[in-house]
Amino acid sequence: MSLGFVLAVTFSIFLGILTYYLWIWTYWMRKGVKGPRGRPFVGVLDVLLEHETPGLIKLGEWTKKYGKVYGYTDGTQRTLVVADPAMVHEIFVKQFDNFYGRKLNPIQGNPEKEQRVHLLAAQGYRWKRLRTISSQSFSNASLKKMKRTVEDSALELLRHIEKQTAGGEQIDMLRFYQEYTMDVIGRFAMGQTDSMMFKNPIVNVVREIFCGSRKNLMLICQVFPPIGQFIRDLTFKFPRIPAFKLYSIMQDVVAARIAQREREKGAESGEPQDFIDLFLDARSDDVDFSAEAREDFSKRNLKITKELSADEVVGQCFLFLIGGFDTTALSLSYVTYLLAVNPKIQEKVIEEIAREFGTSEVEFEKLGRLKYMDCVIKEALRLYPLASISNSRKCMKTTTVNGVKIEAGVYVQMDTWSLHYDPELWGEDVKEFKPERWSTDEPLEHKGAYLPFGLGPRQCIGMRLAIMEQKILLTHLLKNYTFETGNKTRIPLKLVGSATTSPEDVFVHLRPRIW
Ligand code: HEM
Repeated sequence: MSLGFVLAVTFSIFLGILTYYLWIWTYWMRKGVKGPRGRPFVGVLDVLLEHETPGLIKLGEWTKKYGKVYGYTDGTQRTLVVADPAMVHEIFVKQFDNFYGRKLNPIQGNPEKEQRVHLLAAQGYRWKRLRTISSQSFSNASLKKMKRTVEDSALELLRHIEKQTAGGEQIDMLRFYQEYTMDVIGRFAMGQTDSMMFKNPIVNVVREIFCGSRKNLMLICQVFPPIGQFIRDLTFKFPRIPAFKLYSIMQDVVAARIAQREREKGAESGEPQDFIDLFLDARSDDVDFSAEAREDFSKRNLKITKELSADEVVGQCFLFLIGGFDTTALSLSYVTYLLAVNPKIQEKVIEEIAREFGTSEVEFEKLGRLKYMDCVIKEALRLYPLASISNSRKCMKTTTVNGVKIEAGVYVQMDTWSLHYDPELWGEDVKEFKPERWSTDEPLEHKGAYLPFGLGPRQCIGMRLAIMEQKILLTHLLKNYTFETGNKTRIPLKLVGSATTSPEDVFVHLRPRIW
């Protein structure tokens, strides 16, 4: 082989790669769609991954500049940003059949091929099977059973708070809430039998997943997807990255439970004790998912099996642990901050708790009566839609949405922060914390305007558990304490994060109350 030939081949490959990246980068320019361009190869990805200035808030600045629909490229992905509620509703609900995939980073694996895929990443019929099986975990009957464990963790947290605040110190409630949500989800998804609050080493592993900046890793994986896949395969073998470390811990936990169930085979099988049991009950060694991810939803009569592969059992437990830890702790932190800086609203919540529960037990059936607390949680999530990164879809079939043509393969990212802060949708007092705006029973005028838990068939599956956890803990906390700002409380909060949007800390005083 001559040197000339080798050079010609090398040059052709280089030219091919360059053309591909330029084709991606110029995609929206060629379509005549406005938007920030960034730089070739990366597009605006580096800006979006900035931990110190959350990318999802950055979208709002671009929405102001380019309008409610615009496009950008991030690595090899072409993304259309939407802040128009009618279009959001069309994509999430009416045209779900054309938008049933989600936007993923290549390090999360290829949802069409990956064996370890979980509900958040899955698409097509595979998603439908995983969703059908997982939904049982959050039925009314399951939540009612979970309530006792949730309350046990809430009371344990109160004991820790009592000790830590005895000297009148301000405490960072975000850290305390993370211990609480980890304790709850650890008991449902990790086989933990008792409270491990403030002594669970896994909290730090999970914290690292959310709190650390993963900018460089994500940048490399999204700009060069084959490298993302390579790192994924490698780290499953040598788990160094926190998410993979946790996955490997979860594998051991599930393997231990399988062994325990084998040992106890023959004994009367009781009801599932937690998510692991529930998923293992659906386990089957011959689940064939090879074509499932690519199936669209037009074949309505396709039968859905209710079986999971062993990898999928681990994947679901892992996802529930991740999903259940950070989001709920953040939501509690934002509520706490907003109540501390709005004492009159806090007083109303306390009055409602006194009226509904007094000194009596916090019963599951009565949680629904805490209507004002519901409004407070909803309004906090309007002002701080902490998980808006998940409000994305992949266009699976070229279609037109409200006059905008969207081609198969394009991703759609909803600009949740702009929707939640749009004065045309919420009124001129949009920046105010006003729980009363939720006190009407009327449905929202603009159906796609409010997305703290997403919308449509892929809406957050853990929403009811998240709300129950918050209501139980807030009830116990506000029966005993009042949240007050102190010299360490940051007003306004400093927000960070590239996955979820988090306050850096939420220091408050907890003043003991005499009931
Ligand atoms: C305040 C707490 C929470 C917030 C704000 C939140 C937010 C969200 C959002 C915005 C989505 C995307 C929905 C969509 O694409 O339409 C989502 C999906 C999801 N969430 Fe949550 N979440 C919370 C708590 C939880 C909990 C406690 C769990 C589980 C224990 C959980 C598990 C999931 C799962 C599995 C999905 C993917 C659903 C699917 O694709 O079918 N989340 N969540």
